[in-house]
Amino acid sequence: MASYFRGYSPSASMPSSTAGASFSSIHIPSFLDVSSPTTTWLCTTGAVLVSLLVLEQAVYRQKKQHLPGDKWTIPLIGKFADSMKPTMEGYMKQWNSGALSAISVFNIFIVMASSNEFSRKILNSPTHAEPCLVYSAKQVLQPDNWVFLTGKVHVEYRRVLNTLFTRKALSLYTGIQDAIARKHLSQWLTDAVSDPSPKEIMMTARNLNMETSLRVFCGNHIPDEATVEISEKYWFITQALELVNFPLALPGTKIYNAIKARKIAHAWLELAAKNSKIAMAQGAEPECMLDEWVRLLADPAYKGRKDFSDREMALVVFSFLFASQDAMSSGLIYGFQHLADHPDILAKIRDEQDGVRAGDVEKPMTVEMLEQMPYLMAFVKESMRVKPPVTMVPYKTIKPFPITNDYTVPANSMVIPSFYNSLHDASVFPDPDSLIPERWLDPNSSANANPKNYLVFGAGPHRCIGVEYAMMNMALVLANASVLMNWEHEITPESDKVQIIATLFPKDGCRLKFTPRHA
Ligand code: HEM
Repeated sequence: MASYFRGYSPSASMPSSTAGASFSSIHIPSFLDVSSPTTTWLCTTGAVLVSLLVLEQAVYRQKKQHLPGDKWTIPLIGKFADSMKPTMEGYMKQWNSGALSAISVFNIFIVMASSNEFSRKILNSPTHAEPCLVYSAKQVLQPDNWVFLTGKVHVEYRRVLNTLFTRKALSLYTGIQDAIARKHLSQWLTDAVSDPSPKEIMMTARNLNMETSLRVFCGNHIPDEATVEISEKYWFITQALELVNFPLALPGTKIYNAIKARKIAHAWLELAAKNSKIAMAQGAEPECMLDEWVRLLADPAYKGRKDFSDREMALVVFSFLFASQDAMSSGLIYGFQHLADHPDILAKIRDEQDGVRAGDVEKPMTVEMLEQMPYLMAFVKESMRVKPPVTMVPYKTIKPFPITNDYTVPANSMVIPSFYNSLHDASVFPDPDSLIPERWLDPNSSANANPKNYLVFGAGPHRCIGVEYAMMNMALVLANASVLMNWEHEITPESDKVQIIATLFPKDGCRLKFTPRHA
């Protein structure tokens, strides 16, 4: 063995060009020279990197323990690729892998809860977990937005905002909602005359929702150009709502574009708050949500805070836009699709409309009229059960959260209550994938006996503040559409597939052909 090496010793015969040269004179690239500072640096860096990668795996496995989920996480990025292009099939696989399961994205440890018990436990444990929304939300909503408040401060702030959704306030909004819905539906019909082929309603329904929201919230305190501009730019915000996004707001990134869009919207909303205060100070009657809020603040009987700056009001209104635009659009688009695919249900809705409106299809909708439409409301509820706009809400643990006897979610993890399995639980909703509004009309049905399963609007201290308004708006638009127009669904191979853009949408954008009902 020794002789073998000896044959390759530096003193062995060398090609003539190097023979006789000393070993030290042979050029060795610095990165191979163990004595060079570069090599030392490279070795150290390599060792540190390897240690970090090993540590990353060890930490992941230590946090995950026995939960279902990958045994190893992809270094640094984890399941980032999956979170960029989420699919229903992927989520279902995850939800069905266990009532609790683990993943990691960019070293954020995530526990997904898919059962009703665990999802509700997370939503109702404010001392252990609080909403964190998606990663980009803080940058888009701004860190001092009220939606990031927690605990007692959140409860108190929300108490003031609840007054914007009372029955009296909702009655003020229905007139605006009705007028805007009719304006848009009429435009849809006009557009269908010039081109009668089926069209995706993805963007047209979003525009309807956006103008409705802006006019309900801001009335005429912003010009028409503002509603158009906000509507157009808002798509950038929707696109930035991925579960985990590229963290830096560098030019060209989705978050950068979303922040730019928010700045435009925020400037208009601040102007609306200012104009509302001026109008109300001049003795105008409340015509929108901001007016109602300003009136309330000036009421001598009011016991809450009175110092809401224009900026703070704009932040609140923006939070409502942020929370409602995608969810309402998803709910409405599936509402149209479900009715087109179930003419029997649409016929029952029309019968109910005829009864309440006494044949007058031009009669503006009121809260009282909506209260006389139980079948329509049951349909809206059922449509969102079958295709819940929001399938999950990210929360984060603020301290170790002993969610079961044998598993504690570590502090600073994401915990994601998911709603889909609760809403499709066959023991509560027999034939769970079928659209059956009647299940909500029988007071003794298992659906009505288990309200805890209806998680479409979440649960606990952060349950959707706009639930009644949202239900009412969807019902109002569909009621008006049902009496004013017919629509046919062009069914494509993608119609029943779901795409996730923050909320759920039919993958083909829902292609409908509209014609007037009473031509
Ligand atoms: C179909 C429409 C809607 C759906 C499906 C929906 C669903 C949800 C869900 C699942 C949550 C999270 C609840 C939780 O963490 O437990 C939520 C929160 C919220 N929603 Fe909605 N929402 C809708 C419409 C609206 C509308 C129209 C508004 C306002 C006008 C609104 C305002 C909010 C706000 C402000 C929160 C946060 C509440 C808090 O943290 O206290 N949402 N919504």
